[in-house]
Amino acid sequence: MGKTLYEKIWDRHVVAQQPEQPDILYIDLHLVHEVTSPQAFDGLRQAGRNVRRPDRTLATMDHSIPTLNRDQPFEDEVAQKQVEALRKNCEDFGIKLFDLFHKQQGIVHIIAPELGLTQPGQTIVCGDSHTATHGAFGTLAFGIGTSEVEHVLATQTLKQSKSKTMAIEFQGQLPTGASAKDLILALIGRYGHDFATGYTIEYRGEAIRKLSMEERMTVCNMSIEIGARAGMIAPDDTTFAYLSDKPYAPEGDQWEQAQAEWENLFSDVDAVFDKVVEFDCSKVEPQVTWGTNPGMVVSVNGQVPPLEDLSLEQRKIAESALAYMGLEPGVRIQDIEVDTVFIGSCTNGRIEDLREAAAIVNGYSVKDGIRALVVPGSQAVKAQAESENLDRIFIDAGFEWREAGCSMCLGMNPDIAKPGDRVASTSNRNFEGRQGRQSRSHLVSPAMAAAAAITGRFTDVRGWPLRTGEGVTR
Ligand SMILES: CC(C)[C@H](C(=O)O)[C@@H](O)C(=O)O
Ligand code: SF4
Repeated sequence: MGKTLYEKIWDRHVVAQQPEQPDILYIDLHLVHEVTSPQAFDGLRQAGRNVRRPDRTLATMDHSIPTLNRDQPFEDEVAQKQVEALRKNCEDFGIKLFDLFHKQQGIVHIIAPELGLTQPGQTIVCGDSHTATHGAFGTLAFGIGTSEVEHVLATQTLKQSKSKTMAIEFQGQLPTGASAKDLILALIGRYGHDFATGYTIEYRGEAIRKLSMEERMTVCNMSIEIGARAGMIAPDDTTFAYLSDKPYAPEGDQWEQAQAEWENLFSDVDAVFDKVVEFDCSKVEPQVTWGTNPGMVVSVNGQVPPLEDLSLEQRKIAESALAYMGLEPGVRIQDIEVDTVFIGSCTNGRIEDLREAAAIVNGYSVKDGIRALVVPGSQAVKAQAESENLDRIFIDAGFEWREAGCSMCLGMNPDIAKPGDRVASTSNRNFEGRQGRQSRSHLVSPAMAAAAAITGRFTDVRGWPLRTGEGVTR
């Protein structure tokens, strides 16, 4: 019987196997950030151990850091302590750190791919649930807890039991005007926010093959929002082209050899998945979430679901979500007004996302009274955007242009939405309190967030009158 991509990568990384026990997997790359690592390093110190492979460990600061005035002490003492601890830990244990002012600093899931550290066939872990982002490269990448972070630091291995496998076959083509974010939100909306619990997903099909690496990362990023352990896409020419000029990608003969190996990373035709799901993407429209999990989502031309269509149990959940969101059943999505717009995060903080948003914003102004932030996912994305003058487009329109970090994706740094604020956000979680206590999050694509900043409400970006080149000071 053939093997799935997941099984191929798994089998190549098993270093020890015993009946009835989890396997021990070798980890190729361990990514570290300031929030989930301090206790792990403390544990190492207490045990008198070293980091086994500092050269396969990389740290960055992203979650708790401010995106403004970074040369000043942080207002938040906990955040200050976290970054100081990471600095000391990286120094003591010999780990490369992209510190606050480093030109490669950024969100952990943005920097490893853009540096070419994320490569097909690897195992990648990080104390962070959105690690599946790296699966876009045909990589087995997943989040781990802090005690596992300590284990990987000490041994470069991890105890793991195999998950079940699910193939999601996207059928048809993604229509013009619908983005990768809309695709994944529509999928979650169709099947629910926990339908892949216990599975590793392989995303397949024509629509996936046509996506750029940035778009594939957006899809894989949200795997955890369907409950999946990991999500992956078999590498192809798009993957190889993306990697070919990246600083840490292999070169010359080593590249040839690596690519030859990567070309075998696909699920064999006779491989068997535990579950196969088919999803027709030919009718996907721009999506907007209305509730408090990413599965509570409809088309921008839709409405908040009328409750009578729901089962009793679903109705209770929807009622509580709507009470939190300050919305009534049946309200048209395009009638919902926002007061805050956040463009950024590891879901949509890459250069293509900023280009997509800037194309909408170009020549327009942010509606009066709206607070709008663009936060590049990394300093490299920021520099690239600035070289293309995208920053000017945003700033001229009235957006704030910030330093790289997680920012308003989660209320763990100064970029917090206030109680009652309604945010159009390109991030991946709309849980209660996610962007600040009592704040209300609506997940959308970068283009949809940009349009909402200008009109003040959710607006269908298909048919948006682009003003490229007009009214822009450069
Ligand atoms: C802070 C961190 C542990 C957390 C995660 O694991 O995902 C964060 O990145 C998030 O997106 O909620
Ligand atoms: S950008 Fe958001 S989802 Fe991504 S790692 Fe940071 S907090 Fe988590």
